[in-house]
Amino acid sequence: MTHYIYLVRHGEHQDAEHGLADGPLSPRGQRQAELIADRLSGLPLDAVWHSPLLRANETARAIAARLPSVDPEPTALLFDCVPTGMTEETPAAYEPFFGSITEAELEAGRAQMFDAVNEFLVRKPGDVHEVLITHNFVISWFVREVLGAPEWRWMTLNQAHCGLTVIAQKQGRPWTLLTHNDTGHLPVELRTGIPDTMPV
Ligand SMILES: O=C(O)[C@@H](CO)OP(=O)(O)O
Repeated sequence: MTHYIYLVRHGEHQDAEHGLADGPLSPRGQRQAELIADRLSGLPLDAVWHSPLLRANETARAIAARLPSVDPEPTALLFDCVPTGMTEETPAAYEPFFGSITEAELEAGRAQMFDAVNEFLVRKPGDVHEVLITHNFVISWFVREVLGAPEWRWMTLNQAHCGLTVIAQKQGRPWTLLTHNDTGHLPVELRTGIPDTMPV
């Protein structure tokens, strides 16, 4: 009996390159969403949850359009957020990132991630397959949590648009990371959203 959580970053949104915070999916984002839908199509999905922001909502709709048995539901627990601020352990190189982020945003992010972990990283009876369509930092936080890594380590993780990260828990065992940012379903030209260029 295993509880699987499939963490999917939303597809690329229009004008992302121009710094707009949210928006409808770009044509590339639509295609990414269709391809992750195909990748997930063989699974007996129990639930699909998504961030309420438009880019995640549209990704969920694109998945539902291809998987008619799926009925995605929004949850504010998957909203985009910044999970923590600078801690004593955070390398100084990350300090500039926090320049424009307020204390209130950091407090809200921490509270949201605490609630999200308590909501989703709990054992449910039987085999469970859940999809969470959310944002880069939220996925980073879940992966960090599963690995038991220091708080600041979420900053060292990135996921591509519609990349697939899978975590799982077998009855009586800890959560494990099965795969991180798997982009095998995406052709090279659709592997967007990662700050560093992959050398291979
Ligand atoms: O703004 C970003 O870089 C990330 C942060 O989580 O968000 P998104 O996945 O929505 O692009």
